[in-house]
Amino acid sequence: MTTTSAKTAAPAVVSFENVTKDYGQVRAVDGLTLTLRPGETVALLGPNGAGKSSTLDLLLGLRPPDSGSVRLFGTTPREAIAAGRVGAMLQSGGLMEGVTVRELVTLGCALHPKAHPVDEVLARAGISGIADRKIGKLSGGQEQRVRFALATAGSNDLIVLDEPTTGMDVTARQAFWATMREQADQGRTVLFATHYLEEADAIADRVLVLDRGRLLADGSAAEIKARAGARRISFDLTEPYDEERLRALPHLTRLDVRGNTVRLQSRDADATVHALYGLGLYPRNLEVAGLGLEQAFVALTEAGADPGAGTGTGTEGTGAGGTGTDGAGTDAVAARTEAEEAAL
Ligand SMILES: Nc1ncnc2c1ncn2[C@@H]1O[C@H](COP(=O)(O)OP(=O)(O)OP(=O)(O)O)[C@@H](O)[C@H]1O
Repeated sequence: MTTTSAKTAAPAVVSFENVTKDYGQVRAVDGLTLTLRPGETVALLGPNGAGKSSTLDLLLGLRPPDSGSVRLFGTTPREAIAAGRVGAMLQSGGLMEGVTVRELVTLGCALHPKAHPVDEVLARAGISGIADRKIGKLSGGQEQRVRFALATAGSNDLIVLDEPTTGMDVTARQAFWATMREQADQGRTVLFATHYLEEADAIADRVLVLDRGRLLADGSAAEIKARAGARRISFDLTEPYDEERLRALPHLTRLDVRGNTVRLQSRDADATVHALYGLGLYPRNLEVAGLGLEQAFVALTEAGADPGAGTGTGTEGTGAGGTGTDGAGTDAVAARTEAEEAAL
């Protein structure tokens, strides 16, 4: 990976200028402005329907924007792809079922202006052992590996991946990301959409959070976590307590009580802990920690989804397009879903 200053000085690999895309009444991409630079590994996050796939479709020229401009390497997506500068691995689009893995990868290499040797491509994707198998007989994870092979059939300056590791086992995932790291280390830009936040945290040096077609946050994983503003507090209570009084603790954004164990999120952990002692309680095994990327993501997208609801996850500060809210947050505590509980 290149240094931040080198990236800033380098010409844009991807440039979106105020791009909008509508599907009938649905605005899938809403005034998106974005620049990606050489050597960046960028994760594109967002809840279902946030506009991630639409953004990648626009980037690859698969659909035209309704307004704004999309440029790759200073040219149109079509020209950049024809010049062999872009490799892509998308969710959609079936593979030819009647041919073997080797035949399909050979075709992919033949079509690439700067192709790698077929055996090298097969080996990198971990599919040499199934090279003679028909595509129609592959498992879902094996098909993903073939898509990966096709995306890396030649030397590309930009690699675009839409949920690339879905269906891959642990070994395949690790091998996949090791290869992507190598690609980024060689100065290539890697852009991937994912729902696996741990992958974004571990792999990406830049994280983009999309919500309803807009850029909600743009920064390193550490910046995104800090931007969500809250901290996690957990402790055990051995004496009887009143859950309603816990719910009324100041600066609370989430509360999860399971037996004696209490987990909460607070915008001011010091004040919350102080008030906890003020209730005459003696928390045991008290731990205070920053949010993980997953919790930060939930907090940010919740705030973006309902700016009036006041989840209390202030988002003022870094990044673009913040929709910070600063409400009391107790309604949001009561209204949280099971999935969000899991993120606590
Ligand atoms: N071809 C289409 N026709 C009509 N609406 C569409 C079309 N493609 C996407 N949409 C809508 O545009 C919005 C954005 O969809 P998109 O697939 O880009 O989201 P996403 O972030 O990739 O979602 P997911 O995480 O579920 O894959 C959604 O509301 C979706 O229903």
